[in-house]
Amino acid sequence: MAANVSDRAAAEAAARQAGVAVSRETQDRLVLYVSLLRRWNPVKNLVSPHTLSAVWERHIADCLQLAALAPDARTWVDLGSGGGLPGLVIAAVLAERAGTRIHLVESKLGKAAFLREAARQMGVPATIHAFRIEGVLAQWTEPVDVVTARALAPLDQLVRLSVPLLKTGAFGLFPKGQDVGSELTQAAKYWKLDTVLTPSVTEQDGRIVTVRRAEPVAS
Ligand SMILES: C[S@@+](CC[C@H](N)C(=O)[O-])C[C@H]1O[C@@H](n2cnc3c(N)ncnc32)[C@H](O)[C@@H]1O
Repeated sequence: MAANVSDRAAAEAAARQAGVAVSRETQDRLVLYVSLLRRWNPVKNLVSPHTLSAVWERHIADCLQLAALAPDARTWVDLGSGGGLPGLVIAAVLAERAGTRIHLVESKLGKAAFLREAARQMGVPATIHAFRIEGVLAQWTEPVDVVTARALAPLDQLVRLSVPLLKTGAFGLFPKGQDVGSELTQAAKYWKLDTVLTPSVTEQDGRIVTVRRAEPVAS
């Protein structure tokens, strides 16, 4: 699919804002993803409809910044992918990074069907798991470099969900809004965390929380 000039310019601007260099093919994949999101949102309720008018900044740049933070990661897992944020946006970037793959975990069957069809049309290295996160990760065996989750749960719960991957060497990339301070305080009641905070490129008070290590606080 060849995108029109203004769509491609929007994709290019989003990538620049996120600090990630992407090819023309990746821009086209992102344009296709946005058109599928727009087409299916009224039926599948993938994102809040009022966010679609600012989709390139609010969703695409916001998710691309995660790909910029882990340029060498090969295997990714995105928890609670919903309509593909950040999973399919990262997958579009991974399509130009050899030997990479992202696994999207989404238990709602309608959304998972959208993810599967969008990934197929985009031609990206994504595998969709239409099951609950807890069950998928309890049986996980493959080495994972990065686990992501956006708008899924507060940080303490994200750590609890992703700890099977964190304890085998993955790091977490969790975008958070202005409540990041209180979420870190709450998480510290349950977890000894090794974290790095990176300012969000799309949200003034937002931070990307990188979790490098998580151990339960001894009770
Ligand atoms: C608020 S939405 C966020 C979706 C997307 N990450 C985003 O940023 O737009 C959370 C998604 O996680 C899914 N979800 C919640 N708990 C889950 C679980 N335990 N296992 C699998 N999916 C789950 C929901 O079905 C929903 O689509």
